[in-house]
Amino acid sequence: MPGVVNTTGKEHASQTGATIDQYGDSLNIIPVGTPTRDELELKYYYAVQASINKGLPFGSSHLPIEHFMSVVDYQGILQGFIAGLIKARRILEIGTFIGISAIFHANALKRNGVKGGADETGHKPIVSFEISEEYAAKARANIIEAGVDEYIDIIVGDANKLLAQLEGVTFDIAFLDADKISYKGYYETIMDKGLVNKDGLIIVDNTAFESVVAYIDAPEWAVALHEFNEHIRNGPTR
Ligand SMILES: C[S@@+](CC[C@H](N)C(=O)[O-])C[C@H]1O[C@@H](n2cnc3c(N)ncnc32)[C@H](O)[C@@H]1O
Repeated sequence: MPGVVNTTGKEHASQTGATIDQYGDSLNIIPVGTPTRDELELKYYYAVQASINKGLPFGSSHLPIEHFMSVVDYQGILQGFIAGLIKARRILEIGTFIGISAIFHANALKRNGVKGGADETGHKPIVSFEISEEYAAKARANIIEAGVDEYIDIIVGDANKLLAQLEGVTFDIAFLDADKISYKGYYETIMDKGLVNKDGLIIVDNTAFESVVAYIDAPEWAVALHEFNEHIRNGPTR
């Protein structure tokens, strides 16, 4: 068996090659053999639909067009899984959109035993910045429908300013998923202010952006992404 990742200590294999299953409230990802793409997609889809995000009204790999910017299922599952591995208790998100990644994260925090509601820092376990009031309103509705509104603070405004104002709270994960041109600034502010705890993670979406970053005539935002990648590659570790 090539690899087993099993958060409950139980093992479960299937003839078909891959299984994602739910024991109690924890996620198991058990790759066995080489599954076909269709098998994997179906299993991921049903795993998400049936168990991981009980309140989520849709599977994001089958999203209607208005959900085009959301994480897809496997990314949400992976990020939730990572949040479980590092036992994350607080997550900062830059770019809420309609709340899908935040819902994945909230369910991961729940599985980690994190309680909902604001604590002494005045924040709920997930702080998520969104510049569009319209998207934020849709996110709030989705988050309520998913039953995780006690876990997510959505703050409307420009994340460049909001991040600079954020005080008195630190996070185990920062997920950067907003305007690509600001990634370097977000990263630097997070590091300068010590917003992510030692041994925490900064997860950055779209850093290759379907290879657009490598185009000779790349648009300004893709050039900024490339520069961000170089900055991380060359930058001193802190
Ligand atoms: C890719 S979407 C986020 C998707 C979301 N993380 C998910 O996976 O479900 C990017 C979001 O960032 C927001 N955004 C763009 N620039 C921003 C800024 N300067 N401050 C805050 N949010 C911003 C956009 O309005 C958009 O909703």
